[in-house]
Amino acid sequence: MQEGNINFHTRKWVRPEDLNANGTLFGGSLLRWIDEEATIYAILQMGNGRVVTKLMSEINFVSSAQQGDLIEMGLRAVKFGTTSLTMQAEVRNMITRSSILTIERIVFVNLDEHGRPAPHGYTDITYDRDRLPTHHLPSVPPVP
Ligand SMILES: CCCCCCCCCCCCCCCC(=O)SCCNC(=O)CCNC(=O)[C@H](O)C(C)(C)COP(=O)(O)OP(=O)(O)OC[C@H]1O[C@@H](n2cnc3c(N)ncnc32)[C@H](O)[C@@H]1OP(=O)(O)O
Repeated sequence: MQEGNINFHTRKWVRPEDLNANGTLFGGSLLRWIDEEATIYAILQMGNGRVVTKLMSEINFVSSAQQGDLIEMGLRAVKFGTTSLTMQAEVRNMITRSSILTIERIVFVNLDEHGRPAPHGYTDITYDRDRLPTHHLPSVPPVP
């Protein structure tokens, strides 16, 4: 994974219900947390609540976490396309900073009110909340 200013925001405490049969952090829990975190990041960057996950590239489970560990999730936008945003993700141990998981590419697509890809109009990262949508969206009918 490319070195750089990845921002670690959300922290989690590994609870008993997050463990697998080996007593280590269940990968499914980790992916659910990352997907949610990445969705919020995509909304903040593309300024639209209507975004979908298009692709997750290879997921590297680098090391495991144990019950009681504190972990943190980091994301960084690496490419602004016309309708898409590509980001990298890393989860690491908050105390030791050792890597737990990396994902090279997560691609989100910005959608219009009909659920079709739409230009988001942005070319660079915002570190503020200036693109945050301010109202709830009506539900979108599925694209035929
Ligand atoms: C009070 C405040 C309220 C605020 C408000 C909050 C609202 C809070 C809402 C929460 C929101 C929850 C959201 C949860 C996130 C899910 O859970 S999403 C669920 C899982 N994902 C899906 O169901 C998506 C299913 N797929 C699709 O619908 C279609 O494939 C898509 C995404 C519409 C794209 O269709 P498509 O025909 O591939 O479109 P196409 O125009 O060819 O490509 C679009 C872009 O994707 C890129 N792309 C396409 N395929 C690939 C690929 N294989 N690899 C890389 N890039 C690709 C293209 O290059 C293009 O990018 P640009 O060059 O324009 O930048």
